[in-house]
Amino acid sequence: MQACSLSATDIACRRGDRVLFRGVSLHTTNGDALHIKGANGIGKSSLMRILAGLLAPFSGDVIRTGSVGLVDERPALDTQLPLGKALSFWTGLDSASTKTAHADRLGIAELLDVPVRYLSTGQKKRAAMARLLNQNADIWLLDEPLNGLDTGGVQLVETLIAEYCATGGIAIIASHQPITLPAPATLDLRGFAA
Ligand SMILES: Nc1ncnc2c1ncn2[C@@H]1O[C@H](COP(=O)(O)OP(=O)(O)OP(=O)(O)O)[C@@H](O)[C@H]1O
Repeated sequence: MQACSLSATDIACRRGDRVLFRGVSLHTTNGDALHIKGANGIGKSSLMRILAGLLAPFSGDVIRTGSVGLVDERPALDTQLPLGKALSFWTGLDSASTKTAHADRLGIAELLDVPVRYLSTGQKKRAAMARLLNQNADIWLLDEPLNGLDTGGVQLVETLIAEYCATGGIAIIASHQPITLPAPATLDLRGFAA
């Protein structure tokens, strides 16, 4: 994998008329895993969207080197299409091929003919992870990636993150649940609440 990094300096986040946090800085580079922690509503998803470039910080700077793959509660798969077609939609846009091996690995190979709208919460999360693997992004931003997953699914996601970091990928995970990561660093947003 190419050299990649994601740095944020002195980030403050405002939603509506409320400043959620101030003074958040982080630096990640090839192979790093960072767990962003904090209670419901503290601003984890907002920070992830700032890191992804989807939300402007109230103040501070984000510098990214490398492509980003974001997984959040919206799997970005057409709910009207069968799962296989919904995943294939991204093939051209991601400049990647949809690998059935990823569907096998994520345990969704039997579901490729099933419309996305009929998938369970955990199945949708597995599908979102399959799309992420197809994407070949340098940086993974995973917002609550364990929500809805059974025990096997949790272990699988932990393994995928470990494998990804071992190949030089950067994984930043926002989760209020415990997650086992390779040589993890932690950022607890409680220390930055405004
Ligand atoms: N578009 C918006 N306008 C105003 N307030 C918002 C907006 N989006 C989110 N918020 C508020 O910002 C706060 C932080 O939300 P956010 O989703 O970032 O928290 P979180 O830590 O990810 O929470 P959870 O653990 O429940 O997912 C919440 O109080 C939420 O209501």
